[in-house]
Amino acid sequence: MKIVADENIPLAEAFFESAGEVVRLPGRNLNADDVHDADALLVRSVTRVDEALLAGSKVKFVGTCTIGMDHLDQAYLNKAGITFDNAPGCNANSVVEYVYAALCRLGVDWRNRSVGIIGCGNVGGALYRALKSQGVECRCYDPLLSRDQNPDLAALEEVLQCDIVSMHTPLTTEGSHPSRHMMGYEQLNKLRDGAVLLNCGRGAVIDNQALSRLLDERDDLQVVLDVWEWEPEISVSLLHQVQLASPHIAGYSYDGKLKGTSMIYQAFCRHFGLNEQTTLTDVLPATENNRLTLPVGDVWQVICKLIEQVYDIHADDRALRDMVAASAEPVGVGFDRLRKQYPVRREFNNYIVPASGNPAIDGPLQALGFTLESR
Ligand SMILES: NC(=O)C1=CN([C@@H]2O[C@H](COP(=O)(O)OP(=O)(O)OC[C@H]3O[C@@H](n4cnc5c(N)ncnc54)[C@H](O)[C@@H]3O)[C@@H](O)[C@H]2O)C=CC1
Ligand SMILES: O=C(O)C(=O)[C@H](O)COP(=O)(O)O
Repeated sequence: MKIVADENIPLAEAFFESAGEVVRLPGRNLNADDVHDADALLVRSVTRVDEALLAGSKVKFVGTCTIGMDHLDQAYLNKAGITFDNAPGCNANSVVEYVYAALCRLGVDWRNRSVGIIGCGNVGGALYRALKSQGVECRCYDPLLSRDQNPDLAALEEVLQCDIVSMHTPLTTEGSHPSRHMMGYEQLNKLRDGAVLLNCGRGAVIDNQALSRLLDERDDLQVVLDVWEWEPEISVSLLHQVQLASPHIAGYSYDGKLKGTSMIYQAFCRHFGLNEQTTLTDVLPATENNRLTLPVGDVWQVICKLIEQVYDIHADDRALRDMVAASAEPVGVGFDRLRKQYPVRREFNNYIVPASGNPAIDGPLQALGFTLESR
């Protein structure tokens, strides 16, 4: 069996080699010739999988090692009888940790703010539950959920009145609630004075031109963008207007990426009737330097110092701005390079922190996912 895999899928060989030959290729440039004689295609979000790519090929299974599926032409895949799968929730925790890291970096203590969550599925729902467990007031906009599923559902206008608004919707252009440009100038301008807006879903859910216009007019907002309209060709002027910027890496914890590979391996084995030969625990490495000391300070300082030790979001922001400032390569090339060379980032639960014995400190650290060790 021939398996064509995006070069940025970590450990694809460790999972798939027992089933066939794994051919690695750059996902952004995959073309019909590359996949013509493949039996299975493994992609990430940068490959448009449609008729132009697959017509006339042998491909019978497409797996995307990501949560998002907007790059798959699902209508075509269904029509062509090609099985496809994604990895729901694989990196949800990574995105939640990105949100914490961003808020710490901005000095915004979420514990005494109201938080609006737009899109409350695997990612938004994980953020919602984590915040609620810390006693945070949340309002959620998700027209596809019922109050039984989420008692804090509210109208979009109410959610936009929160101190922090975090966006976690898929990118859709059809259906009853298409998300593309759901945040246009009018909606963005409803954000309250001094609000923090984060987008960790898909870039085009916010009309980036409208956001840029608004930020020309209002200097009270703080904006964090991990995802951008027109990736990888992001707007450099918008980059300069936002407080924190990153090259679509919110979900790039190593744990989340490997979970994505392993979930697609499971789907692949189901499709081809194979027994699984490798599991996530076989390949997930131990975390280096995972014993942390308890920092000195009040609870908020302890939280932010620990988070910064395990995930320095400012380094991601700096790398993107430095790449643009250096002008050594086209922005789109640099954006993809930063993603390809992204350093290993492990999730909070891999780090062991000595318990302080003070529930006011230990409780929040546990809620964030750190592993506490009793004295
Ligand atoms: N920045 C990054 O690295 C990452 C980005 N993502 C993006 O986040 C998206 C969400 O991920 P999950 O929560 O796992 O997906 P999910 O499918 O579990 O949940 C999405 C939620 O959004 C809701 N929704 C759909 N259209 C909406 C609209 N117009 N307004 C409000 N809510 C709407 C759905 O009802 C659903 O509850 C993914 O589709 C992907 O595009 C996911 C992982 C990493
Ligand atoms: O899982 C998703 O959805 C994401 O947004 C991924 O983190 C995107 O990563 P790439 O597939 O673009 O490497």
